[in-house]
Amino acid sequence: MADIIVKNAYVLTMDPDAGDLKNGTVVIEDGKITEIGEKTSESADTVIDAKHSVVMPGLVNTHTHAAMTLFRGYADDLQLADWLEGHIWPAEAKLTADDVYKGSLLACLEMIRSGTTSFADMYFYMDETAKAVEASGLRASLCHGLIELWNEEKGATDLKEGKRFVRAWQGAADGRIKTMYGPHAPNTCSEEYLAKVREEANRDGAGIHIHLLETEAELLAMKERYGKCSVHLLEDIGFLGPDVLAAHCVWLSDGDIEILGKRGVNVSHNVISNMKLASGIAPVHKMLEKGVNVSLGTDGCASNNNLDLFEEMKTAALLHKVNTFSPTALPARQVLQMGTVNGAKALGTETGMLKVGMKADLIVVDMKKPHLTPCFNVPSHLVYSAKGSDVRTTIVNGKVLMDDYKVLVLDEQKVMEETQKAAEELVARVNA
Ligand SMILES: O=c1[nH]cnc2c1ncn2[C@@H]1O[C@H](CO)[C@@H](O)[C@H]1O
Ligand SMILES: [Zn+2]
Repeated sequence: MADIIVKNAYVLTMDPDAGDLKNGTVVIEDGKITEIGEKTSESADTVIDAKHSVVMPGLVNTHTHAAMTLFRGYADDLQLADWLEGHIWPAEAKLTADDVYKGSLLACLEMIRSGTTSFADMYFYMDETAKAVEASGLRASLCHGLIELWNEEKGATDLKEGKRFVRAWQGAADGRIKTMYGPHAPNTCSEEYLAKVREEANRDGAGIHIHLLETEAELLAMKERYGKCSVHLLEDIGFLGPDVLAAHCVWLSDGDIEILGKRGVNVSHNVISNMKLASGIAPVHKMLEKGVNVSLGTDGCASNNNLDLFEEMKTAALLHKVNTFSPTALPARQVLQMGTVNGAKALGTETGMLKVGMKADLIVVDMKKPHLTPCFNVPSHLVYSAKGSDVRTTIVNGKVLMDDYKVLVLDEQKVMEETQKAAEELVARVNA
C-alpha cells in the first residue's frame, strides 16, 4: 500500500518527457514518487483530492538568510552599503542563537505556507537553522557565513566554525539537510582565503555558496584591488565548478557569463532584492542563452521583504521583458523551470520534477480563486496570477507539512508570537 495519493489534479510535472496531465494522480511511497498517471490501482493511508487544483514540484529558494525574518521591515529604502554596514551588521552583532532559531522557524513556516519545499541558506548560529529545518520538515542546503574582511584571526575562527558545521550536519534529518561552505563574497574575503575555502570544500566533498558581483561597488573594488573582476579572480584560483552556487551575479560581462557557463556554476537570481537595493539587473536572458543554470532566490527578509517565490517568478518574468523590450523574454514555463528544476539542480537534490523515483517534494495550488478564474493556461496563471497564499498543501520527502491550509508540523500562532517577541527584544538591545 502507498503512503499518499494525490488525485483529480492538473499535474504539472516539469518533466519534459512527460508534459502535463489534465486530470492525473501522483502516488507517493517511502518518501518518493512511485507512480504518475491518469489513475492508479493503488490505495493509500492518505488520499488528497486535488480537484480544481494543480499539483507541481515544490519551489526551490536558492538564496536566503532565513533568520533575517527578524529584520523584516527593519531597515528599508537605504543604500546597500549603508543598509548592510550601518544597519544590518550592527544589529546582527546583537543576535543570539535563540533569535536565529526563532527567526529560522518563522521562515520555515512562511516557506511551507507559500509552497517552497527546499532552500539554500547562509547565516550564523547555523545549528539553530538546522534544528528549525529538522523540526519543520523542509529540505535545505545550509552554510555558515564566512566574513573574513582581511582579518586573519576572524577568517580562521569563521572557517573553523564553517567546517565544524559542514561535518556536523551533512546528511542529517533523513538526508534533508546538506551542508556547504559559505564565503560571503569576493569583496569581503581575500584571494588566499577563498582559495583555502575551496580546498576545504574539496576535502569534505561539500559545495560552496557565495554572493557574487551583486553591486557595481564590488566590481570597482575588485578592479582596483586585483585589476580584474570577481569572476576572473575566482576562475584564476580554480574556485569555480558545478558545486558552486553564486547569488546575484548582476554585474557580469559577456566574458564572465562564458566562464560561468563553461564551469557549470549555478546562479541564484534574486530579482526583488536586486530591485529593492537598486543593485542592478542581472543578465538572466544572456546567462540562459549560454546554458548557465539560473535558479531563483529571495535573499533575506531585510531586502525583499518576504519569502514568496511566486512573487519572485512574476517579478523575474516582468523585469526581463521590459529590460529586453521583448514580451517574449522569460515565458511562464521557463520561469517555472527556474523555480523548480533549475533550483533542484543548483542544490543537487533529486527533486524539482514530478517523476517516478524522485523524492516527493510537491505542492498543491488551489485554483478555485477569483484571481485565478477563468483558467486557459495553467503555467501562465502560476507565474502571473497566483500567490504563495494559494498553496493549500505542501509535501516534503513524502511527508505532509501542510494539509488544506493547515500547517501540521508547527504551532503557527506560537511561532509568530515568539519570533515577534524575539525581534522586539533584539531591536531594543541594538538601540540600548
Ligand atoms: O544582499 C546581500 N548582500 C550582501 N550581504 C548580505 C545580503 N543579504 C544578507 N547579507 C548578509 O550576508 C551575511 C550572511 O552570512 C549576513 O551578514 C547578512 O546580513
Ligand atoms: Zn544574500
